[in-house]
Amino acid sequence: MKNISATLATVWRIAMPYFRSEDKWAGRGLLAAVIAIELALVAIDVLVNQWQNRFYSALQAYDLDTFVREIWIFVGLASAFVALAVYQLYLNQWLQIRWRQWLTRHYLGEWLDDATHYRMQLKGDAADNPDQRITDDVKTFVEQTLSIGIGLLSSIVTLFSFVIILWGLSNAAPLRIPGLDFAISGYLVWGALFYAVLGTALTHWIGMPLVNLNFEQQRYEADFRFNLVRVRENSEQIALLKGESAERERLLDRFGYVINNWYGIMSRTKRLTAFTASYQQAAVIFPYVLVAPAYFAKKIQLGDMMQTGSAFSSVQRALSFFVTTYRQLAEWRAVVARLDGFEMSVSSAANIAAHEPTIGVTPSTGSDAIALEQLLVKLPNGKPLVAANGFAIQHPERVLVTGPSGSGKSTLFRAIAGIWPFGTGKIAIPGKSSLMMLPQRPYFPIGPLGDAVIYPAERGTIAPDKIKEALRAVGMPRLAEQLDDEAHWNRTLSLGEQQRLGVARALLHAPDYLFLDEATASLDEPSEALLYRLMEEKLPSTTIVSIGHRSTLDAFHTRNVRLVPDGEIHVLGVGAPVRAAPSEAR
Ligand SMILES: Nc1ncnc2c1ncn2[C@@H]1O[C@H](COP(=O)(O)OP(=O)(O)OP(=O)(O)O)[C@@H](O)[C@H]1O
Repeated sequence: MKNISATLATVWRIAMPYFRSEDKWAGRGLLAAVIAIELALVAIDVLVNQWQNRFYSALQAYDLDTFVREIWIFVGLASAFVALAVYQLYLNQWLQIRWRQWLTRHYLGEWLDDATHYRMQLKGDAADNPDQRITDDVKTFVEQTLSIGIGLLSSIVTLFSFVIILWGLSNAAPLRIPGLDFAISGYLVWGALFYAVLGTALTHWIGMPLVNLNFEQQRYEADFRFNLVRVRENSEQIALLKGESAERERLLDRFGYVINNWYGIMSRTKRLTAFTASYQQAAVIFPYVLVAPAYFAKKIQLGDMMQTGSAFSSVQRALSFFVTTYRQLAEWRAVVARLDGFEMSVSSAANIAAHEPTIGVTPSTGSDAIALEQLLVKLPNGKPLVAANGFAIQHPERVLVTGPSGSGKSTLFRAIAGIWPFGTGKIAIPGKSSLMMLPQRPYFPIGPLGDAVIYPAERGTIAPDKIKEALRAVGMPRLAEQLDDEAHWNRTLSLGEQQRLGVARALLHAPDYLFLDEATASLDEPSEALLYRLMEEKLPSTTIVSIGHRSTLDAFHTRNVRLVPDGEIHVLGVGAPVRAAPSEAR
């Protein structure tokens, strides 16, 4: 019970924001229409039930006129039913897509906002495969919530409408048990109630493990898909290393989990279906068995009997809502749990500073230097990695950061970029200044080359002529003529070419601070020198901070800073100038 109320509270928390959002009037209007039609459908059911009594009574009485009239009444009722059912489905689907659209935008916003997606990955917490949660889980949540919610409402209204009918019918011929001198009034209602409660309890008992099995199934399917995507993304490496058979083993291993869990679902579903199918079949004859004594004692007509059968089955169907939707409920609960986990993981990554001390990256005024104060960068597991205190990067100097592999140079850059929360201390960044990080492997979105180069700027914000000029300047004149060509650039260009495009991106954005993390390491030394000279010439007022292992890079920097070991960590030393700063040189 506690579990059910917790699930319902979670559903409320996930579902409500849409109905309070900017799209609330459309959402509420569509929901109201869908509910109104559902109520109208129940009303038609009640009318059809009463019609059955008249129709079968007319049959029993060989009354042709009534028979023909009732046929026409049925045609009217059936036509109204069809029209309402069609529009209910249509409006329901319309509501689904609007709701899903809003929820997807909302989750995308939260996930992508302020590097939350990266922090979630760093924290490695419970929300596996966010892609699946934003696609399949959101879709299933919207579909199932509407279907279950409307189904439940329909069951409640049906129950009340038909209980009244059933009560009246059973009181017309109360059940008399031989030997007892009192009649059980409303016995059909009690019969239906007993039947449904017993069915619900047994269904829950048999089907309970399905909730967890469904949760796991979705996780294993998503894991398998994610691993396939990784193979596709790294197919060149795999082909070069001839890793296909290792991949096949690994993928089949993952798929093994999907299969094993599926067998669990199959066996559970088999038992559940055996029970629910028997239950539903028995429900067909159960009411006739109950009213048979009254009928054969000629206390009721065939019409009453048929109406009773149909009313009983409506009541029993309404009461057995949980029995018939159990599988759907199990899937729905799994999806609710997954979306809940996703929301919690997003908010814990977004509010990481609220739970633990983090590195404070703050805008500074009155200084145009980046200053590191009492900084201690840590690993996600809390182990200290790099320390820096009283260290400043002046504007516009050129700093080369060196140090042993794994000493934490890239992580220090991540901390300065504000995406690495683990650690303590302060990083002051001059307010309103722009920072750009160029990694060794720049990211290019799939699409037109022009858009990929200027990323993350949007199309149209930088003139094509400027992009072409930058591409020529970095030694890629051929690509300058292909700005509109679409490709997966990270796959089709060599790493050296990608690094040239990275530098073109930096030239086009002209940030105040440019951090190059081995961003030219795949080029030969003359090409690297050419790109550094180009940056010196085109970005005279940009502070450049590079990580690099080549001594030839010294020539393009004014200061060399080393990460030196100090016990278990590395400390950022205040390096000596290697040559004059650009402003002094001019
Ligand atoms: N997300 C992460 N989770 C756990 N450990 C990490 C993570 N990112 C980096 N590390 C660890 O932090 C250490 C420093 O990594 P970093 O990439 O900053 O080193 P680096 O000095 O740039 O190395 P290199 O010169 O080889 O590029 C490494 O031991 C690495 O394994």
